[in-house]
Amino acid sequence: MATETIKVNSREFVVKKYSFPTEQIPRLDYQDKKAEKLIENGQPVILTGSDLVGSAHHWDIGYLCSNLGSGQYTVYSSADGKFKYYDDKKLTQNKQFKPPTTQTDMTFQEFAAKLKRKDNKELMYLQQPLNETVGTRIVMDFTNFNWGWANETQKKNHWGPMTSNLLLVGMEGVITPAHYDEQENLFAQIQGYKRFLLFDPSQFECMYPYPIYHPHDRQSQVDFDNPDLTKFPNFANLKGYEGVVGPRDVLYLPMYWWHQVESLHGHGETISITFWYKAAPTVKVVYPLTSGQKVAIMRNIEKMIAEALNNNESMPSFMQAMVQGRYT
Ligand SMILES: CC[C@@H](CC(=O)C(=O)O)C(=O)O
Ligand SMILES: [Zn+2]
Repeated sequence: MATETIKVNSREFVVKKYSFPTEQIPRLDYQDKKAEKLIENGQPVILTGSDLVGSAHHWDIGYLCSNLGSGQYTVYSSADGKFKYYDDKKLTQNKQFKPPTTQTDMTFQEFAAKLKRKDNKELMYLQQPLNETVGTRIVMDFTNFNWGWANETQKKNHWGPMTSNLLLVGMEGVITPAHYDEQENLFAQIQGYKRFLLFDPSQFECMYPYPIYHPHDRQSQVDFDNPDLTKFPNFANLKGYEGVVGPRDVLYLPMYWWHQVESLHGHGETISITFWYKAAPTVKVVYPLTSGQKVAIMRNIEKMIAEALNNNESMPSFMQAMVQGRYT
């Protein structure tokens, strides 16, 4: 895999080199009017100075070990370092599906002990919603997040309720392959550095997501390291954005925007917290539709057809019959 060295804020990072061009994600002070405008317009921006999780800036593996309590945490392991999400509620309809990662529940202390081992054959990624099992100091840190700003941003942009804060603790080199989420996201980086590759929802045609009934729904089928341009020809037209988030940075990651996330080498484990919010209600349809709205329409139609046919095997021929020679 080819690599390249990029420079971010006088720091150098060695990153994987891909076939598609990227532009830089804007990086602005959180109080800059331009930043507020970007969020209002559903455009990504890396925000500095918000201290959204300022009360957690001292979180490191040792502190979390001492203060996260003895609750069980979900830890994924992957031989190739890629952690493609899969919906285990869809496994029953897809008997032949082989999960690309293994999932183990363990205490944070067990996870920390594994991080220290030198004979790990697989990369590990802890991903766990913060819940009431955490210790009192974590609760205090959580309470002291900059909720004033978060709530003001939520309100100003008419987002729905916050649904979860996912704690992410990854080994250097872990990769979350390209996917999109159906929620607005304020992504707070606490330790380590993560490279985000972002793609506008209008790039849907280049990303070839799995069918909606597949466990990898919302994930791209394309292997960025070795794209099959026969099967996925439009991937050759992909254009993206990229940026590196470090400690104290917050990335506004708009709903329906594709993203791949790479924990960079040389700066230790990455610790992040997501702030996911339900979408703002569509009060009035305004034309032209946004590319995110078009993805939502496609998803709803695909869902309705899958439910009506009640037979996933017949979806490909049905969908092709609908468009082949008529819209192609
Ligand atoms: C869920 C893991 C991923 C983040 C992400 O996809 C999101 O916050 O939506 C990452 O940081 O590796
Ligand atoms: Zn995501």
